[in-house]
Amino acid sequence: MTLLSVQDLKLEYDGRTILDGVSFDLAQGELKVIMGPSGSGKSTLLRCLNRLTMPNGGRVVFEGRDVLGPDVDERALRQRIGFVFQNFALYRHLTALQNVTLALRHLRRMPAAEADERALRQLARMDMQAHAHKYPAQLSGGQKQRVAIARALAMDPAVLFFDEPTSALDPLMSREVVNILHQLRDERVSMLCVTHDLYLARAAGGRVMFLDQGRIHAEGEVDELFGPNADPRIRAFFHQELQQAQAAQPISPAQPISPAQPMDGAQPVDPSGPAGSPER
Ligand SMILES: Nc1ncnc2c1ncn2[C@@H]1O[C@H](COP(=O)(O)OP(=O)(O)OP(=O)(O)O)[C@@H](O)[C@H]1O
Repeated sequence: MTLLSVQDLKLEYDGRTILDGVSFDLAQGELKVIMGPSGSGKSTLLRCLNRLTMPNGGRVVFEGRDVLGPDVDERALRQRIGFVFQNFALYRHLTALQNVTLALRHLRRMPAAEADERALRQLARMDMQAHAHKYPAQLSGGQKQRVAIARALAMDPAVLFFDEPTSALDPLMSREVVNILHQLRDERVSMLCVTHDLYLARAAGGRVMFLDQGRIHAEGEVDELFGPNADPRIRAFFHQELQQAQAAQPISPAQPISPAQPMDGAQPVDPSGPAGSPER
């Protein structure tokens, strides 16, 4: 069943085309990954889907309702769409538990005991129950991102949007987040994930839409898109990202950050790959 349908979305800023007729569907329980060069419009696309930015044209239908119409309850819409940001957006003077309960108490007007119970359940789902009473400064980057995901899930959204969830993390911390995405995918949580991270795209296992100059240039499985027959734009993106990932220090030779079918000049890949063996 289609959860989100995006049709011919267009956006211009100052006469410059940012989104140029983007169309795609997200089915219930599906994970789609959006990749593409810097400035290609990935984050803007996400923002248009929950009205943080209003596009100039096109249609967005979410749970059967027109998101861009005049009578939309934006607060209700944003409760149905959980957003996870690259920099976690946690309140540093609140504990992990309090960060998760805050929105439940204020937006949902949930009684404290019920909010605590629900928040602890989501922290446990993220394997963070032992850290519930720690402040963000006492947590690693990967743990902070898991708290942010628990907070989004606690609102019981219909879909989770991730905007570069691993880009503020080192490779080891990124892996924790990738494993969570993998877990959520197995639980059939609907997700849309913007990322530059090839490892995440492959390990999370969703279909990838490759955005270029505001258009969906190609769509497919990671290995198909970034395989030996990739077109020059995707090839250029792949090589640039691979170089950056390698410069950022790969984790171990047994778990490289690259898709399964290397292009010319790319590093060979462990065929057992992280997608088949998520760490928990
Ligand atoms: N509020 C704005 N006003 C003017 N231009 C904007 C605004 N927001 C984004 N843009 C432009 O829109 C284009 C797409 O930006 P966007 O952040 O969506 O790209 P991106 O693909 O997410 O890039 P990155 O991977 O670097 O995060 C960029 O050229 C950016 O400068």
